[in-house]
Amino acid sequence: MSDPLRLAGVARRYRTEAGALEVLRDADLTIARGEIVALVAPSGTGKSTLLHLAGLLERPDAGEVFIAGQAAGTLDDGARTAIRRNTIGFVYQFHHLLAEFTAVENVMLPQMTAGVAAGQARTRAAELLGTFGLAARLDHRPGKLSGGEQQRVAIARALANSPALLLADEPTGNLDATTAGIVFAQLLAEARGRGLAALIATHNPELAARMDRVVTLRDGRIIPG
Ligand SMILES: Nc1ncnc2c1ncn2[C@@H]1O[C@H](COP(=O)(O)OP(=O)(O)OP(=O)(O)O)[C@@H](O)[C@H]1O
Repeated sequence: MSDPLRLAGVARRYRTEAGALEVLRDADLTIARGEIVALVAPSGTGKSTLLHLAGLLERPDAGEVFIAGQAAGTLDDGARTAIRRNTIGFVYQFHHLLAEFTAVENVMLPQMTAGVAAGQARTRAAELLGTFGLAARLDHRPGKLSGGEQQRVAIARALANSPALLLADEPTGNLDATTAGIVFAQLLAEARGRGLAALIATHNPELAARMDRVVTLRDGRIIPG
């Protein structure tokens, strides 16, 4: 089976007032099924850029991103969106839940966008939220949930379409250390239980040490951390 994520010779540069900024150059990374990789690098070195490229939110200036063996560069935006929706789960530092929708509705939405019927989506969303200890919070809006609970809903949402690849940018970076440790352990347990491949950016060395492998960014390249 193909690796869930492979970056081959990826480059990304931005045009700034000070001239071209080459954030990534010749970046290579392969993440095998079931492998959970920490991305630990100083601020501004390109972690978010790398996650955006891996998540098909941006296109590289050179090189190729393969998702489950499929070269994404040749695909049009519609096909890329379909891969993003069906194969990739995203978790961000700030949960980005929709404030007007309840917890269960937030987890139903990506499923319904992917064509799942409402009843089935609700059942699965409730199950997932139950896994994260939120069975009693299904009908709460995000504003009524604690930070840790909000982030658990965001993780459940990322898993809603059974992705093969999980991408996370400081998924517990907005939580206090104790809550971060608990939520992160749940995230890791779920990812491992499902055999997901994951790339998780964190500034926290303790969290990074719990993953299978650490990579960092230096001079626009991905190297062992
Ligand atoms: N759209 C853009 N246009 C111009 N420059 C950008 C753009 N996006 C990012 N950059 C620059 O590219 C560099 C890498 O940014 P990126 O957000 O990937 O870093 P990061 O490692 O995720 O940082 P942090 O840990 O602070 O979130 C930074 O210098 C940033 O200012």
